Amino acid sequence: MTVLRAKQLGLTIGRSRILQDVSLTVEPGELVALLGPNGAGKSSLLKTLAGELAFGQGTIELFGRSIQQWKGAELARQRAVMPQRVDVSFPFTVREIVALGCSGLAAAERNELIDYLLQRLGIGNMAGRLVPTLSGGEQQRVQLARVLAQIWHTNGPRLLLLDECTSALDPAQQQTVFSLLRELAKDQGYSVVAVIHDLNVASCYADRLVMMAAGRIVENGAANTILEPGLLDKVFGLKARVLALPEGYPMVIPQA
Ligand SMILES: Nc1ncnc2c1ncn2[C@@H]1O[C@H](COP(=O)(O)OP(=O)(O)OP(=O)(O)O)[C@@H](O)[C@H]1O
Repeated sequence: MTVLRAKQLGLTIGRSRILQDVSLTVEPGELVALLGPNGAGKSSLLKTLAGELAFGQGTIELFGRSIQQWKGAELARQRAVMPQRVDVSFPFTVREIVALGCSGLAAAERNELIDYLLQRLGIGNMAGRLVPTLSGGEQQRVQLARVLAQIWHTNGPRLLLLDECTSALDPAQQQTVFSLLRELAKDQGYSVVAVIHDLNVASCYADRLVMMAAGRIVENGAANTILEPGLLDKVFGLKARVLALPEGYPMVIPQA
């Protein structure tokens, strides 16, 4: 079953046309990277797919059913969303924040899941820490743990919508997170749509790259076809070389 099917989406806020004629499908087990310059519409598309922005044109189907037919609590068991920024200013502990994603679990199961996710995300020793005292990269991983916990015990198809979920992470922690996301996609059939700015992270981990510019999808395909000097210049104004690596994916090298 196709997990996500958006057709000809249009979104206007005030007088601004934010999205135009955006169509996107995502299958089970696919990790899709949403790329594009600042202001291209990536977050707006993610929020629209998450049901947070009311679109004016088009249709969205999630797990074979129109988005309007889903009840919030029911959808939350299959689809979890990580926004670009989450600020925790109250003195909650890491465990308390991740527990927000664990509704329906008994205390023992909840604590076991929280400990497991924190350990997988490299913050296993921080469960008792107050979130506002953590570094930006640590806080980002706490939010990711909360989002993963939300759909962890669901059977059947699951969808993660992640907006720059590793933007504050060092390269090794990015690797930890995207290796986990890949594992969830390959082994558990998760579908992942992730806004990613780092072209090489997208190239390394995503099955498919969707390039946006000015509210539209301009290219959609494998990294080998999308990460191409002419397109990078046209879309980003980025002067870069692109090397085909023996690993099977390309690497973008910006020119000094
Ligand atoms: N509520 C709003 N009212 C008016 N314009 C908006 C609103 N929300 C977003 N926009 C505009 O829509 C465009 C797309 O914004 P969006 O946040 O989706 O871009 P993005 O591709 O995620 O950018 P970035 O890479 O900087 O995060 C931008 O020009 C932004 O200023």
